[in-house]
Amino acid sequence: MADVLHTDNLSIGYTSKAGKTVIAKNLNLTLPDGKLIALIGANGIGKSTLLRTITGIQKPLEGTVFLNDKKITAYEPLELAQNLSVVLTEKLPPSNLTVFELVALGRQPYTNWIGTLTDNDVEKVRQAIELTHIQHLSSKKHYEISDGQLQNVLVARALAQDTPLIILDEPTTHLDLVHKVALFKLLRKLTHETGKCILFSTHDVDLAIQLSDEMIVMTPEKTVQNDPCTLITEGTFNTLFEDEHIFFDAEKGKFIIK
Ligand SMILES: Nc1ncnc2c1ncn2[C@@H]1O[C@H](COP(=O)(O)OP(=O)(O)OP(=O)(O)O)[C@@H](O)[C@H]1O
Repeated sequence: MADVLHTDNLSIGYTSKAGKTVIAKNLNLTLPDGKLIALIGANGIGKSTLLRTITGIQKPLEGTVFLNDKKITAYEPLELAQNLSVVLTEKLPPSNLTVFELVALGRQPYTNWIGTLTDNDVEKVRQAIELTHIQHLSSKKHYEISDGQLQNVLVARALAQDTPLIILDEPTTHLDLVHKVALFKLLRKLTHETGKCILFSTHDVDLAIQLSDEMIVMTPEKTVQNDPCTLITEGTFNTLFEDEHIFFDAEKGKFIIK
């Protein structure tokens, strides 16, 4: 199995007049085809910073990100959009778009300059809408739907973009438990059936342990990547939160309140 993305000694963080702030360093991560990978860590640990850096939106402090063995900085915007779809947590710019039109924006890397959709494009948009169960919202304006519904719409847009790698920053934040599980299962099904790799950040650690193939765990000391069972055996989740009120029960595979 090939890796759609890997990092080589990546350091992430911020540069200001006061100097460099390193958020995490020496990251050698691999995102294999066909896997659902959860990125977890406490608030402020650096998950969004990592996602912005590996998608080429933010410059690394050091090291390199390779997408299909080519430096991500060497991609032209159109070629990048055909290989990588990204849903970050930023608000949408004001517009009058319907849900269908918003999902159809995912086809932009493939359409001509006036954005005419071919039958194939319309079919991809329709499939993405059906997979995410948002058919009933299709003709609503995007500002007429709830935050949770919008999250599914943005996932649909990423699916319509039909790229080998999809990166989602906290796609389940506004979803209730039923919709969280449904989205996790959909993402897992997609990775296994289509060979795409999906990396997503989440605070739903228990669900991620149950439903992801691999996890990237960020702690103040280090960032590790492995399958959930190995991470449990290695005691990685005990180091996730420095808090006397909760502990990780390795047998149950979840956090318990003391
Ligand atoms: N533009 C910025 N300039 C400087 N520091 C920043 C900037 N954006 C974020 N940070 C800092 O980088 C660190 C990591 O932030 P980041 O948003 O990546 O964390 P996170 O793990 O995604 O957090 P959360 O789970 O709360 O969303 C934080 O200490 C934050 O204050």
